Amino acid sequence: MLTLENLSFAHHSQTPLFSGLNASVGEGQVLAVVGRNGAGKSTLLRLLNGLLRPQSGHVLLRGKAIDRLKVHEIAAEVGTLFQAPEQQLFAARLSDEVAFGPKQLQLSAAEITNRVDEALAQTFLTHRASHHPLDLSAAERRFTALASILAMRPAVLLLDEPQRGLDRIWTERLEGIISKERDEGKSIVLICHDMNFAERNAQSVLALGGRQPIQLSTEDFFADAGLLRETSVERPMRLQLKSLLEIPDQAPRVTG
Ligand SMILES: Nc1ncnc2c1ncn2[C@@H]1O[C@H](COP(=O)(O)OP(=O)(O)OP(=O)(O)O)[C@@H](O)[C@H]1O
Repeated sequence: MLTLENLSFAHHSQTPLFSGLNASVGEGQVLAVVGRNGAGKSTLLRLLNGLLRPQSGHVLLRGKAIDRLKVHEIAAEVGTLFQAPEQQLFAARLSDEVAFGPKQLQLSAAEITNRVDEALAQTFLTHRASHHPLDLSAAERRFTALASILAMRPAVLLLDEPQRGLDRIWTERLEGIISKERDEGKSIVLICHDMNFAERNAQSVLALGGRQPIQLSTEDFFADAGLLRETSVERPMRLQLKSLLEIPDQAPRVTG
């Protein structure tokens, strides 16, 4: 679905943030992009949705270079939840906010209503439909931005730190949405500093900020202590505990 081929990028004339970056995320898969602050995760997200162009290499969507697509074609296929989603909100009513994208697709009024209702239900916001987005809690605002994206029914979801600052209930709701979208065949790219969240939700990891960008299965990535050190990433708590419990008992045996 989404393929990154030998991608290189530098902001202005700075040294390249990354080069020779190869990765892919297929239908029904979640890719977590991890790495220290400043490693280039959010920059990569902007390359994936066509806001930035690579110095060399390609981002391919269904095999087609994304920079050959028109803005409305990208918007229909790729939904982006940015780090500060409240900056994405502008309508006075939550339902209008969520309807904005589908209206640009020139769907029938019935289809727009259907999509808005479904997206609001999926994000637990039906009872908030007539509220002003800025009157909502931070979690509800983030889910409003998510609902706006889901209502477009894009094939690719790019989520920049979607779990940041959410409590347990909203985190579980978010994980439910990610898992449902994945099961429906969406390709999901998740930028994430929370390795527990990444390990629970992603099948593969793209690590930035090390000697070379590298994509591995989630299991292989978190098993590679050298790579975790190199990219300043912590092993998820579940795997730390698992290793501890598997340590053989080194206590001297008492004999006689
Ligand atoms: N528009 C820009 N112009 C110049 N440099 C930029 C621009 N945007 C980001 N940078 C720089 O590029 C580097 C990567 O930034 P980016 O935000 O992509 O990293 P990140 O991995 O997402 O960081 P964090 O985890 O802190 O969000 C940083 O050094 C940043 O200062």
